[in-house]
Amino acid sequence: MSRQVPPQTIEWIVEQARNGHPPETLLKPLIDNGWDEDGAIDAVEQAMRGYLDAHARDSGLPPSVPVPSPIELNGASVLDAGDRQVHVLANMLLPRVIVFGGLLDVAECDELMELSRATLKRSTVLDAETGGDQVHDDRTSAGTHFARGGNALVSRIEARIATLLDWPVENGEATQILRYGVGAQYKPHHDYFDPDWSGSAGPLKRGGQRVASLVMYLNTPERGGATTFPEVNFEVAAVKGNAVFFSYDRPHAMTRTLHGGAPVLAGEKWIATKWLRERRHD
Ligand SMILES: O=C(O)CCC(=O)C(=O)O
Ligand SMILES: [Fe+2]
Repeated sequence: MSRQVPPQTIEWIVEQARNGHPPETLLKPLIDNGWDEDGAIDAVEQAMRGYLDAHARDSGLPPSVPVPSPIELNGASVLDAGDRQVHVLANMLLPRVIVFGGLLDVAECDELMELSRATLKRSTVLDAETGGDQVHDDRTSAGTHFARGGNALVSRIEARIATLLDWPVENGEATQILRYGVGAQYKPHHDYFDPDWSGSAGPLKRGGQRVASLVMYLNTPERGGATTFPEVNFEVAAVKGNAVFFSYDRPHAMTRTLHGGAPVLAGEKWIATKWLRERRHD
């Protein structure tokens, strides 16, 4: 449990930060005043979070919430995902995007495609008003999904993702499999549920907001099919076994997580998408 930080200490920290002192320079004065190091770090974090949340509220923004993130990312090229070592190929702070190499092996990708082939059907998007599923020109893939823990392979991958991203398995939605043929695409969109849409209320009751997405590439399309982040002119090439992760700490465009699946120009593109919620998703 974090220690109660006296209001005058909070005020002092916020005042220092507003005057341009970086938060880490505030630790020493606190320690000199009898705080232990962990307590001082916690006090600075609490004060800054409170200040930023109040500022967000005043600006009409939804509050920021914790999001999944690999522990010990600091410059690491390889991360331990429990049963596998995963490479970090790219790492961006705004939007928060990480490209992983070798999250899945070739046999896992092939098995996911094989298990899905028979049950693929045209993908849908959420209807903004009713919250129902709607076939739409913005999303022309075919898809299916595997319930959490639905088979041994899916459970193994879920456990790997939970370790890699330090986020409970229970907060994950079903794993969604998509196949895009030539010309198929997913036009730029956000993955969070827009709080202003009445259709978001239903999905939000189960586990709260989506806070992160992990798009795993199950094959390498011949041409096209990158995952694009048009606001920042960034695209991730679809390469079998790799994955792109992005998180959004509030359901707002300021996260810059607008993204899409570019049209497949030759061959086909298969992905497995895992969306992660704030809380347990049942
Ligand atoms: O196809 C892609 O690369 C992106 C997929 C996507 O945005 C999603 O599944 O939410
Ligand atoms: Fe998406």
